[in-house]
Amino acid sequence: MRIFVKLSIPQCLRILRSPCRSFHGYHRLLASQIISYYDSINQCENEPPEYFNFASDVLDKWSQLEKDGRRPANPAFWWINDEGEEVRWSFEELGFLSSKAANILSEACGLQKGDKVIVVLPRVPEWWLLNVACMRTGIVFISGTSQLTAKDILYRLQASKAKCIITSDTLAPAVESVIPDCQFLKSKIIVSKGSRDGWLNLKELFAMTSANHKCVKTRSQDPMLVYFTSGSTGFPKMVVQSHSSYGIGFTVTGRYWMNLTPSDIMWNTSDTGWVKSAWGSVFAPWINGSCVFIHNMPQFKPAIVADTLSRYPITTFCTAPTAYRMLVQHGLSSYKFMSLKHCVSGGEPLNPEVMEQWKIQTGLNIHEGYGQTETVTICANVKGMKIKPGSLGKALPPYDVQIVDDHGAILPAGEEGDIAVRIQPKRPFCLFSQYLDNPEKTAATVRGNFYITGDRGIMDEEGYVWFVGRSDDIINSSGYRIGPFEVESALIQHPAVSESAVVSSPDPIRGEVVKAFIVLAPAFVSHDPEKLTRDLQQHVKNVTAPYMYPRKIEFIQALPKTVAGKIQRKVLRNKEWGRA
Ligand SMILES: Nc1ncnc2c1ncn2[C@@H]1O[C@H](COP(=O)(O)OP(=O)(O)OP(=O)(O)O)[C@@H](O)[C@H]1O
Repeated sequence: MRIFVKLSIPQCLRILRSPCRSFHGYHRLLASQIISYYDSINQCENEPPEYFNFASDVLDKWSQLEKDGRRPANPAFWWINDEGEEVRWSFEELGFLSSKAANILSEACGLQKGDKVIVVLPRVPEWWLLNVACMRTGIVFISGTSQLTAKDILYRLQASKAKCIITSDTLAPAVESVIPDCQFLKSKIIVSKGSRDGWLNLKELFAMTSANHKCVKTRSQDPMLVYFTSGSTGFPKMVVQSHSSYGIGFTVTGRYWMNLTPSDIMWNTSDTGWVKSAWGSVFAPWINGSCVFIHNMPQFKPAIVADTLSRYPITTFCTAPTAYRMLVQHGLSSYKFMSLKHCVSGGEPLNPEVMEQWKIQTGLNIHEGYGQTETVTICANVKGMKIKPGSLGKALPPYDVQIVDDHGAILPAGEEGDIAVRIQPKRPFCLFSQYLDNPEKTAATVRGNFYITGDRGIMDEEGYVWFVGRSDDIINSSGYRIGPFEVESALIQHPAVSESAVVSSPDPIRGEVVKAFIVLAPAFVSHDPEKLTRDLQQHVKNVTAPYMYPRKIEFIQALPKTVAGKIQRKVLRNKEWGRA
C-alpha cells in the first residue's frame, strides 16, 4: 500500500530547493507535492522562490521520482515522424542528453549565462534538448519557425543580438546570406546528418561531449526566453519571459485547463517557433510530470493527425482552431481515439460551430483558453466548469482579469471594453518582464492599475469573458461596433464557407462597412458568385444580428496568415483602405 505523507508548504519548499542528495534522502516526497507546491505559487498562497531553474527544480526532480518508482512508467518525451522513426526518453535520459547539450553550448560555442541563442528547427528532438540546455546554462533561448525567410532571420539576429544560431540544412543557406550583417553572431550549429563548412555539427559534438554538467543558479526573475510575437498586428516584438514566469506560471494551465497528471500524454501540434509550443510542449506538461508527445509532420494533414490520435495513447490534445476546423471538415466518424479524454484550443477564436461538430464526431468538448506571448493562460474553460461555447472561460489564477474603459476603470458586466490584467498593487510573477529594448512599447501596455492586452471583450454576470476582437480589428459601421469574430462564426455555419476573415472597408455613406473575405469549400467553388453572395448575406442576417451582415463579400483562394498560421486581418484591411 502506498503511504501518503502530507507535508506543509514550507516543508515542500525546503525539499524542492535542497540539493539532490538530501532530496534523495527524503523518502516520502511524492509527485503530487511537486505539483501542489508550484500550484500554491500560482494561487498566490506562496511567493515564487528567489532562485528557480526549471531544469534542476522541476525536470531533475521528476527524474528522481522516476528513479524512485514514484512516477508512472510513461516516458517524459515521445517523438515520432512520418518515416516511422521514434524517440522515447525518460526524465533521466532527458537530463543526461540536455546536460551534454549544455556543455556543447558552453564549451564549443563559448556561450555564457545571459547570452542569447536563436534556435530555428522543425519539431526535432534536438529542439527540446537545446531548450533544456539553455535553462541549465542560463542562456536565453529564442525560438523561430522554420518558415522564416532570410529577411526574418536577419531581423531576429540583429534585434536580439544573439551570439549563436542553431538550424537545419533547410535554413542554413538563408542564414549564410545574412551573416555579413550580423556583427553579434559568434557561432553556428547545424542539426544535420552531414557536415557543412563554417558550421559546428550538433551530432558530432554530442559524440565527443561529456554529460557531466552542473546546472547554473538562476534567479526567478532572470530572463529565460525571448519570444517574437506572431506579428499579427505589426512588426514582431521581443517578449522577455523569466525563469519563474513561464517555468512556474504554467502549473495551473497544465493542471486545470489541460487537465494533466503524471499519467497523461499530451500532444500539442504547435510549430516550435510559436509560443504555444513552450506552453503545451514544454512547461505545462512537464511541470505536471506528464509526457510530451510530438509528431513531426511537415504539414498539418487531418488524415495523419486523426491516424496518430487513433494509434497512440494520447490523452490530451491541443491544436489551433483552424486545425480543429480542418479535422471536422475531414470527418472523424471512421476513427476511434481510444485514449483521448481532453481537448484544448487557443491562440485564435474558436467558432462554436466547430466545437459542436467536434463534440458530435468525437464525443469530447474542446476547452478553449486565451492568452498571449506576454502572459500565461489568462482565461480558460477549465475541466469541470460549465463550458459556454464561444467564450474564453474565466480568469485563471494568479490573474485578476477585468474589462476596463479608456481610463482604466473597471466596466460592469455586459459592457464591452479592453481585456486587462491587474498589475497594481502587485504585478503577477507570470507576466512578461518587458519588450526587449523597447521601453515605450512596454510602458504603453499599462493603463492605470492594469496591463492592457490589446483585445476587446465583455465579461458576463458569471465572470466568463467573451472575445470581441483585437482592438485594431473592431469595425465601426454607422455607430455600430462589430467584432469580426461574431460575423466569422456566423459565416462558418454555412456549408459554402471553408474559412473567412472579416474586416472594415470604406463606404461613402456609412464611413466603414463589414467586408468578408471568404475561402469557399471545394464543392462551392464553381457556384455563381453573385448568388452565393446574396445567400451568405441572408444567412448571416438569419443567424446573428442583421446589422452585422457583410455588405461586401470577396471570394479568395487563401487568407493571409502569419507564420504561426494566424489570420492577418490587418493585411486585408490595409488593402481595403489603400494603405501600404
Ligand atoms: N482563445 C482565443 N480567442 C481569440 N483570440 C485569441 C485566443 N487566444 C489568443 N488569441 C489572440 O492571440 C493573441 C496573442 O497572440 P500572440 O501572443 O501570438 O501575438 P499576436 O498578437 O498574434 O502578435 P502581435 O502582438 O505581434 O500582433 C491574443 O492577444 C488574442 O488576440
